[in-house]
Amino acid sequence: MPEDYFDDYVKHPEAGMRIIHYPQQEASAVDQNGIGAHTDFECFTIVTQDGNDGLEVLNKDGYWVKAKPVPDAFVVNIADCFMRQTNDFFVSTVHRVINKSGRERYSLPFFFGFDRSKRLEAVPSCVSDENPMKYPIMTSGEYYHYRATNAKAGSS
Ligand SMILES: O=C(O)CCC(=O)C(=O)O
Ligand SMILES: [Fe+2]
Repeated sequence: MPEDYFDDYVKHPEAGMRIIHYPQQEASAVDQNGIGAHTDFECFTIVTQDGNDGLEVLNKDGYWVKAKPVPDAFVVNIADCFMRQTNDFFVSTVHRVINKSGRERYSLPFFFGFDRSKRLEAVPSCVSDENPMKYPIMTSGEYYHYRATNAKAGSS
């Protein structure tokens, strides 16, 4: 696959950042409002977190694993548009946030996605007879609309 394959997809990319404050929690982990299990919508998300853990990712065995803060490092999550584009070669990271740190927590997720006018269509090298195309072709904007109108609580 040519290394400039995705250049056209990111001429006018979607990019957004949130600053999230998780107050110190008195409530138990089950009663508190964090962020419920979800996958992010765009291509990938780069998360900066302070020193207080809370972010957890679901591993392939179905266990929640802490994404412990590492000084000067980012967490990178694969998100849904990239999963569709690679026909599940890369799978979105299911994640959630529960602030059990006993302190307030800040995080800054940066969401990076394709131009909304571009068609989400699996790259040819990710499709074969054994691994046929899994997702209907639609533009990133159509998919965004679909997700926004079918939003489940906690989806990003
Ligand atoms: O706070 C975090 O570490 C992650 C936030 C998150 O998953 C999101 O905003 O989609
Ligand atoms: Fe997220």
